[in-house]
Amino acid sequence: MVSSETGAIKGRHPSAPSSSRTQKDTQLQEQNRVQHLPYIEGRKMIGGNSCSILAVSRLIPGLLLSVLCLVQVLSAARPPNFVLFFADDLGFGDLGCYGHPSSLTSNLDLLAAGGLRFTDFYSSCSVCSPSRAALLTGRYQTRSGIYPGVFYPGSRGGLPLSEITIAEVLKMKGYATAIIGKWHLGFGVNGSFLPIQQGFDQFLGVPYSHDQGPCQNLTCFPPHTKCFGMCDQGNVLLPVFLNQKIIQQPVKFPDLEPSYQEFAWKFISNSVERKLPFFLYYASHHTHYPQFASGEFSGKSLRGPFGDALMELDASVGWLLQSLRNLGVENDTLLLFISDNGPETMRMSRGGSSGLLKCGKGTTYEGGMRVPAIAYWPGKILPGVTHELASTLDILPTLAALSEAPIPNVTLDGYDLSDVLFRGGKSKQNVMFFYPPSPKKQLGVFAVRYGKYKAHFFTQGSFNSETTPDKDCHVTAFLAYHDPPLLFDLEADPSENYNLLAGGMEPEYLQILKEIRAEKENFESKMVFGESQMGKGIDPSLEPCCNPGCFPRPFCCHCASDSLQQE
Ligand SMILES: O=[N+]([O-])c1ccc(OS(=O)(=O)O)cc1
Ligand SMILES: [Ca+2]
Repeated sequence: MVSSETGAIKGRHPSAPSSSRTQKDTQLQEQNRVQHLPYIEGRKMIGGNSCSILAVSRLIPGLLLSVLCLVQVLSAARPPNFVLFFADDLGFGDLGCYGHPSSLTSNLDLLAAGGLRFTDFYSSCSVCSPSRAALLTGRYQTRSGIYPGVFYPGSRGGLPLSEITIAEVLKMKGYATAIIGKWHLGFGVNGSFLPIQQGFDQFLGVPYSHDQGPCQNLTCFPPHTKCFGMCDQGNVLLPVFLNQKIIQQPVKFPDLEPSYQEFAWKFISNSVERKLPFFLYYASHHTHYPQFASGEFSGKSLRGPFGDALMELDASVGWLLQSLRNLGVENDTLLLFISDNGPETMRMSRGGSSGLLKCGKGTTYEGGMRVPAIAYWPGKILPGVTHELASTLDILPTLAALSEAPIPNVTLDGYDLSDVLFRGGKSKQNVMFFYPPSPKKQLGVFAVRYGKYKAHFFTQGSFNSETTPDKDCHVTAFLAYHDPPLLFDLEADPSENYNLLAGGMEPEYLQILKEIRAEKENFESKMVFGESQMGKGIDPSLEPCCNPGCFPRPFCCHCASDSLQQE
């Protein structure tokens, strides 16, 4: 039961197992046993230790055995740490290192200069919940049923507990796991869909999007600048959770990021102290509407409130990097920075920019789906820029490979990016499928990226992409079927301006189209849509309230204590 928290809350111990994981843990362990791989139960290594096998064999003299064991211990690389920073509604064109002329993002620009910057990295959806589901499971959101649209505070559904997340995969290798910020994968009855049920030892953040509560009376920028706009009037005041309990309702936006940093520091330093590899999923609220920032960044940017929020996001990345450095684990940590979907251009100067890409959030044009992405790991990743095709679907397979964790025994849609990250190699994927936020099995995918080409079989505008000069982006651009599809060469025409088939079908393009259709048919014939979680509907009584049973809801859900203190 979610209840009011009046006193200090002790965070869960980072290595404490979650009882709800038992079934999935068993599945992964069983799978691992079959593959005769070593697996970790708690912190104890079982099997796979050649040193003990050699010792048992009694064939090798003592001194030689010691040397062999020492060599093995020294060469057995500790699993790397992972920090996955996920920005919200940050467009392809919003960072300095992606060409924005006035954004102040020096930390991210430095990260890109010292790491690998992707030019062709995609999110699996142009809105939040499906995008996050795919990131955490390595599977298209249609499989897990995260459609249509996004979760609401009173949604009955959530990311099914049967889905295996990155956090659960890494728990199998003894990782400490934590999520900070925006979850947006369901709350459910008594918080049954919270991150703690999906492999995360700790959670500090908001269970949904921070505009999904009445925000106009809240302060977004200190000392007293009210939040801009109306947000969602009928919902409870926005809660902040520590693990499964509300510690603040309504949220105090300007305090949020400093408290997230305090939490991150405790989590990382505790993991380092305990010699546990760690996975920190930092799901930032920035730069989603309504923008907010702490005093340090208020009024400091050249882009107004959006720029201030972006500056705070950028500073958080810099702060994380410095923390890893200070704790001596920078060289043992892969830091990933990705955005969840394209910019909400309807917010005009308070929304992001997709740069030269077409449209933004809510659409399957490039501006909705292609996102900034940077991978940083000094000594491991050679600095540079890659044009290889990659996506959020690849993160789970990549982290599983790097940690040598067992891959879940389910259909995965992504690939291990190690060759791209560490060896300047090719991506294992040549194709990316684009579902709209409200996919339908009978319509199939809206667009297909195939090498440098992209074919649109359906197009549709979105209210999120309003106010752009291009009318194709607007909500009035109704669903349109294209036969033949619109075909673009994204290398020559990233803005999707010039349909290659406009003047007829040249043989070269006929062949490309044939290959694209074959890929699409093959993919769609195998795609199994999971039961729609959004289809389970909304029950306002499920909205998280720190004052259960209070009246009149939703506004009585106001905590007696409003401290973000974590212990
Ligand atoms: O419908 N909403 O309430 C809604 C939709 C999208 C949204 O943005 S997203 O980044 O969370 O997809 C926030 C709220
Ligand atoms: Ca988003």
